[in-house]
Amino acid sequence: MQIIQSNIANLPTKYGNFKIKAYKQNSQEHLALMSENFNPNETINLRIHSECLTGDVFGSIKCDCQKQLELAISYISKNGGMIIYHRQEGRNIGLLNKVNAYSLQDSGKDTIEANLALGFKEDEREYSIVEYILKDLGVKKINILTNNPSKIEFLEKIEKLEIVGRIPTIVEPNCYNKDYLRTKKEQMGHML
Ligand SMILES: Nc1nc2c(ncn2[C@@H]2O[C@H](COP(=O)(O)OP(=O)(O)OP(=O)(O)O)[C@@H](O)[C@H]2O)c(=O)[nH]1
Ligand SMILES: [Zn+2]
Repeated sequence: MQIIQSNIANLPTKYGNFKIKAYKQNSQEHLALMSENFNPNETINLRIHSECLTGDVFGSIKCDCQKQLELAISYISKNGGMIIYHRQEGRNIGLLNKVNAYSLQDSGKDTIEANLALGFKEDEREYSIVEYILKDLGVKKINILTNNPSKIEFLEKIEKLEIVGRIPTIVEPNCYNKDYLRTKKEQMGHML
């Protein structure tokens, strides 16, 4: 696996001061944001946030991504830890395909049916870069901020990494995302 790493830099944000490091794997560039007091010998509060440009940047309320990201950054700036911004947009089908999936959803398909209709699996993400980043930064114990059992399943497979606990990232549903959240809960096993 060919991975290029940046140096570590300071990143002051409206939530507090972070350290930032970038990792490039093939054409995908990922980020690790560490709280100021980040100490890999302690249990690290970890959010693996899957990129969602429409939610994270434009505030789309068709999904719960932006609220989850805000919740995670606030929690981690207060309690310490790190965010891995995992740039596998649209469950790794890419932005253009995600917009096509949204178009199919406008005609009645749910989030899974739309992916399948475009010739993808319901979830195309893979997490090898996450394992690489955790090892690079010396993380040994984590509290994971997620509702997604497949992220936990992946983390459980990493040697010498202990999952101490899970912190739910539950967001109040709205009329635009309630069906999406129901599909995630009932068909993708999310703990909502
Ligand atoms: N293909 C596709 N991707 C979507 C859709 N809605 C959101 N996404 C992407 O799904 C990813 C987020 O996945 P979610 O299922 O919301 O949550 P998760 O990351 O699996 O789990 P949590 O850790 O609990 O947030 C982001 O990459 C979004 O861009 C959709 O309808 N179709
Ligand atoms: Zn989203």
